[in-house]
Amino acid sequence: MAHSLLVMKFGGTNMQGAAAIRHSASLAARSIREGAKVVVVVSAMAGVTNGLLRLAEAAQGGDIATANDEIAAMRTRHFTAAQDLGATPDSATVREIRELHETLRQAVYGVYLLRELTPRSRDLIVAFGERLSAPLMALALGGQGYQAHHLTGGQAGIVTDEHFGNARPLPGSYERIGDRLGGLLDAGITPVVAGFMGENEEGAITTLGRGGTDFSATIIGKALHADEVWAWKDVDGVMSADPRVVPDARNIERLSYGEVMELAYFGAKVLHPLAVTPLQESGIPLRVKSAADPDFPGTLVGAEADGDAAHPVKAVTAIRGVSLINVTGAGVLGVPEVVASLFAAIARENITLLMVSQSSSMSNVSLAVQSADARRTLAALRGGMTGELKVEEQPGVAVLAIVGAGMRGQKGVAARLFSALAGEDVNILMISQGSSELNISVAIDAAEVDTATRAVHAAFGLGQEAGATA
Ligand SMILES: Nc1ncnc2c1ncn2[C@@H]1O[C@H](COP(=O)(O)OP(=O)(O)O)[C@@H](O)[C@H]1O
Ligand SMILES: N[C@@H](CC(=O)OP(=O)(O)O)C(=O)O
Repeated sequence: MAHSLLVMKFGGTNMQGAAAIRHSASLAARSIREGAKVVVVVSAMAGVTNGLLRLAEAAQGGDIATANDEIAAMRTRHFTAAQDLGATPDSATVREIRELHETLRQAVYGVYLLRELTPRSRDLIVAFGERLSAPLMALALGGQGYQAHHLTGGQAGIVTDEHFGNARPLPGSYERIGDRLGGLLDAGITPVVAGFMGENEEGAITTLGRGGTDFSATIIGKALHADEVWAWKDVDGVMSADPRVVPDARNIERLSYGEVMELAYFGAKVLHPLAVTPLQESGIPLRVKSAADPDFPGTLVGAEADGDAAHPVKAVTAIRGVSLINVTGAGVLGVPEVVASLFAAIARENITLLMVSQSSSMSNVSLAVQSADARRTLAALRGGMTGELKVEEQPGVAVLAIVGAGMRGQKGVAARLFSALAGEDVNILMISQGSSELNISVAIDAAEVDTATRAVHAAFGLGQEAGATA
């Protein structure tokens, strides 16, 4: 079916160098040739976001030499890509890359002088990755004969709240994006938007959380009432497990928005957990497609929750780097106010709880959090609570989850999960099932997570061979 408007997202792997960018541009060009208007949304070149975070930390720690070395290596990468895409040394693209790198260097020097890296300054620095790759994509499209114009997230109209590092679009964004990008599209120009970023109402750059370019694309898709949003990846689509862990993981043809959110929340790195939220109301489909095999249909994400009783589980995922926070205190925890103060302290710190469990004697509450949040959680609980409570961290944990709408109301799914784990001698530390019945999650020892994932994947018949005969 011919589409009239598509939003296409290209991730870090699809932007990693001139050849990948040229190929990505050709994928957008294909649809433009078929008559679609296309908005392109790009991530930073692979590895650049992590590099920026590293160099910002180095500058804060007083190591400006390391920070400058990283900037220099990145600069070479951007210049080489521009040159390979045909930019001459005095071209507008090369000038812009030079200016952006100079501003980046100054921002990093500021962090070094102040020895202070605030969430706001970190966002300014980390967003340079996308600001630097957008001109390269516009150049590649130009090289293939298409007029393109690149914009930052803010210039494209994405205005967010003040949550630096994890910002959310404000409702006014949608109309603004429609105006700004609609004008370009009407003039036959392909907008290339730097993903992952927006700006607050004062114009300071904010970022949408790691993997946020997926989210940028769906925000734009909603604003423009796109026919579909396509997220091009280095995998066939959303798979039944992380293919790096489970070699026979299989592409999932259809997923509901709810299933994708559960998958992303429980660690499937393939999409940002909030990516589908802008599409839910309008029902705009999201396709996850393979850049290496563009004719393969990939995964279609839409409103329909096609619960399949024969295949109740669609995927198995895992979150690594988890800590359990155990709160004990005989007699004290049973008091409702104490439990309430515990959650209030967590909420004040804006800490994401992955799992919660309370013993029936009410003398123990266990919380699963990302280990990166453990120190803050301990401090919040110790500071915000009264009574004789002991709060301890148990690091080295992972959360494994099975996801699928078909498990709703199905008996025996949990039993199958537990026997698969028992078969590998995996000890379960904590169990939880969401009320939506879209997932069951268990906390286990992190050292066993890969073995456990493979065993669970096999137990539910999710592998390629099983899929072919199912
Ligand atoms: N269930 C899954 N399905 C597909 N990919 C997954 C899954 N879980 C983890 N991944 C990993 O996610 C990667 C793709 O996500 P990401 O690198 O963020 O994409 P991009 O940067 O191309 O947008 C894959 O290379 C794969 O290793
Ligand atoms: N570059 C950002 C945003 C992003 O979405 O990247 P990718 O599409 O490569 O996962 C990050 O690494 O978080």
